[in-house]
Amino acid sequence: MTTQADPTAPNRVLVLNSGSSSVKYQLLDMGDHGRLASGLVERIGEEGGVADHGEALRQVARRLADQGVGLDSPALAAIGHRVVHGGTRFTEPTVITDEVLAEIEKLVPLAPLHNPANITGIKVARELRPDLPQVAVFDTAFHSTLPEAAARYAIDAATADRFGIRRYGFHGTSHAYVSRATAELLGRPVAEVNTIVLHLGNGASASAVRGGVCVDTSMGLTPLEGLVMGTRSGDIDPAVVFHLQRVGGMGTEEIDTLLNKRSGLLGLCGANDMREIGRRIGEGDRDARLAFDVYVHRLRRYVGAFTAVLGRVDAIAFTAGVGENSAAVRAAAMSGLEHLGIELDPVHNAVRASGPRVVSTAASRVAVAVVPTDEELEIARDTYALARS
Ligand SMILES: Nc1ncnc2c1ncn2[C@@H]1O[C@H](COP(=O)(O)OP(=O)(O)O)[C@@H](O)[C@H]1O
Ligand SMILES: CC(=O)OP(=O)(O)O
Ligand SMILES: [Mg+2]
Repeated sequence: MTTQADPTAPNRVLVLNSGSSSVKYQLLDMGDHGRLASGLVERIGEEGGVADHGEALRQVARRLADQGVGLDSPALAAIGHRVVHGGTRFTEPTVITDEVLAEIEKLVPLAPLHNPANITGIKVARELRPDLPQVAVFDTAFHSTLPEAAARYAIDAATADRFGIRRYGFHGTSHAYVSRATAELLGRPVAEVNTIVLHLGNGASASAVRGGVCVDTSMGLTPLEGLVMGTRSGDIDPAVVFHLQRVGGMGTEEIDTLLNKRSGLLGLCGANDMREIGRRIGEGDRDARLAFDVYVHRLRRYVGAFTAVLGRVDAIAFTAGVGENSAAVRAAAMSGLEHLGIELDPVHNAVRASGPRVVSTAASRVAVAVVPTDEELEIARDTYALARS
């Protein structure tokens, strides 16, 4: 028997993505996936910005009320929260109870830049609407399918088990959404498509997805491993840390900050925005050129590695701020890979458009695509499904 959907039932979902210094929000109508409101509160804890995440969320609540879609609306069905680290416990979207919140708090040491902000978001939202289901959607969940061979680090097993040291992977909602959207773009069932997803935002990660199931990813225990990012180093020899301690006299916190906030593109050339780097390369700036080259070299390495992991690659999908907008990064990352069946079409690649699109030649064995991510929609869908079940 099928039941008719009740048109008066609450069908809106508010999605909160609390980052280390910003809160992004979207209010979605789950009937037609229409965006009723969206925005960003930035510079949290910085001079001239709002004081803290609590204040940022109260500002979000005021903005929504001003737009006539306040948090007190009976149309609101649930609030969905991006939670970056779910450890080994959370491999599915989860309704937040006191016990769940306590478990998320225990995971703070594994994601000190991200989980505390997520937790504040949850607490304030629960205060504002204690009657609503609040759902946590984890960045790590999509990667819980990693085979042990990909998930384990080759370190002393007892130590690894004792401290939860393994590769968890992040940006999972984006990798999940984009791998499905890529199959759709190619007009094929996701179960038949092998995709390398390159999520290149401020944080950046690559994943290898076989038939909709993630089999490898570039981020590890924390979102520091893997690709070169806006301010994070990505892969380094771990002995760099010991060297900085022994020879450089640096402390743990100092090195943590160095690798997470003062490295990557910013560390190499003083800018973390790919638009500025592009401009400076145009002016002949050599540091910007080097930063770009290191970024692209790492990207190509992962494309090669994940090609080996997947065996057959049907598609490479570029997504997030850099992936969706930088034709120069896409061109450099894909150049010289003809022997892997990868052939970018320079004309298609240069077109500026907003929707999903193929940018490889008709002859390319691997389809190269630009597929805009939508982490908020993915979180809203997961949240709504759980709130109604
Ligand atoms: N037109 C553009 N050309 C090149 N890079 C861009 C463009 N627009 C945005 N970006 C890059 O995207 C980055 C932000 O990506 P985004 O996915 O929004 O990041 P996050 O969600 O991690 O904050 C910026 O730092 C910038 O480097
Ligand atoms: C996990 C992670 O790196 O997230 P973001 O890109 O939002 O910093
Ligand atoms: Mg992002």
